[in-house]
Amino acid sequence: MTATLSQVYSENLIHHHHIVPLDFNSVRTVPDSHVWPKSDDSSSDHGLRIPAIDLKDPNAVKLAGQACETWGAFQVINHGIPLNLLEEVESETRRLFSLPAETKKKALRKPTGATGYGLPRISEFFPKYMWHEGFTIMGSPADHARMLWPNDNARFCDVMDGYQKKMEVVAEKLTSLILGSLEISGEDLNRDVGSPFGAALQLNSYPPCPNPNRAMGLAPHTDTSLLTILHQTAASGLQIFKQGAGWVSVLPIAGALVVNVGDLLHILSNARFPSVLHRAVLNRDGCHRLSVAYFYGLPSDCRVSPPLKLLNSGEKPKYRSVTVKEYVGIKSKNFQEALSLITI
Ligand SMILES: O=C(O)CCC(=O)C(=O)O
Ligand SMILES: [Fe+2]
Repeated sequence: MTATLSQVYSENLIHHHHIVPLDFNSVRTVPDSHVWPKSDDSSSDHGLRIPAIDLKDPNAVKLAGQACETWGAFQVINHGIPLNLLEEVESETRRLFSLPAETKKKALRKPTGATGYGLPRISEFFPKYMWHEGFTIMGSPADHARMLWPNDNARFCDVMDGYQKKMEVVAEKLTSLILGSLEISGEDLNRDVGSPFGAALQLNSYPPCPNPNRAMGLAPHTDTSLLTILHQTAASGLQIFKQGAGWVSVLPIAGALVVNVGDLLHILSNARFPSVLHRAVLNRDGCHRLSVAYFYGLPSDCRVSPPLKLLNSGEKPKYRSVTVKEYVGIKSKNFQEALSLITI
């Protein structure tokens, strides 16, 4: 039987001190453990913006392909997720992170676990801690939600379940759109019908910081997904790295979702679509910034390699083929070296 994504992540143990977030409400200054060297590239913004694509645009396939190729990311409007659902997700996320630190810790991710409350998984690869707390959901959030709200968790669970169902539909639509631009289809991926497709919902919280210039929200990384679909609140913070331009801010557009290429699509597209390096800097206006990332992947036993149709022209594969499970294991141990470790 195919392992679930949650089982795959459970095999990669994380040390306790890389799981428990700071009690952000209790500190008045940024502790040394959370001070990051000031990077000179943090304000390099050239007014560049990633494209915004209307899913109803007849040219959406071409535009999505171009955006993936040049940016590895785009914003999408007319995606079919109702605005009130995005608002509900946001307000339930805010309700969760507004709980006292002691309550949130009741739903702490286990060292062998993949879901629940805690620091970002990438924390162990950096010498300093991030100004971040997260809550990871794979499937039903009910077990952890009960620990947070013993009698009052139905609304949270309903909203998160409903959102995941709707996001799966949007993710499928976007995947076929993007693959369509390469003239391949979902059937060209080696996924077995019926096996779990490997998705996760990550709620991110960046509490107000006494010195946002010295702390880091979420350090630069690429996502292990095929695609990530992000809902960010009105407060800005997300930046993507563009070769030749540096860090480019992704300014929130009300109701739009941010789509970014993950490592699996990078491999599948034979590096035509770059898995985009991104980070979250802290909001300078003292806002409590939230974001909700839906990571859309492939079943854990699925073999990932560029489909033959893509290599017809004689192009050589750049990566050896790996199963999703194998790649998640390589990424968990080697972080940003993972792609170079499977390069042919
Ligand atoms: O909060 C953001 O804008 C980025 C979140 C992100 O990159 C992630 O959850 O992987
Ligand atoms: Fe990310």
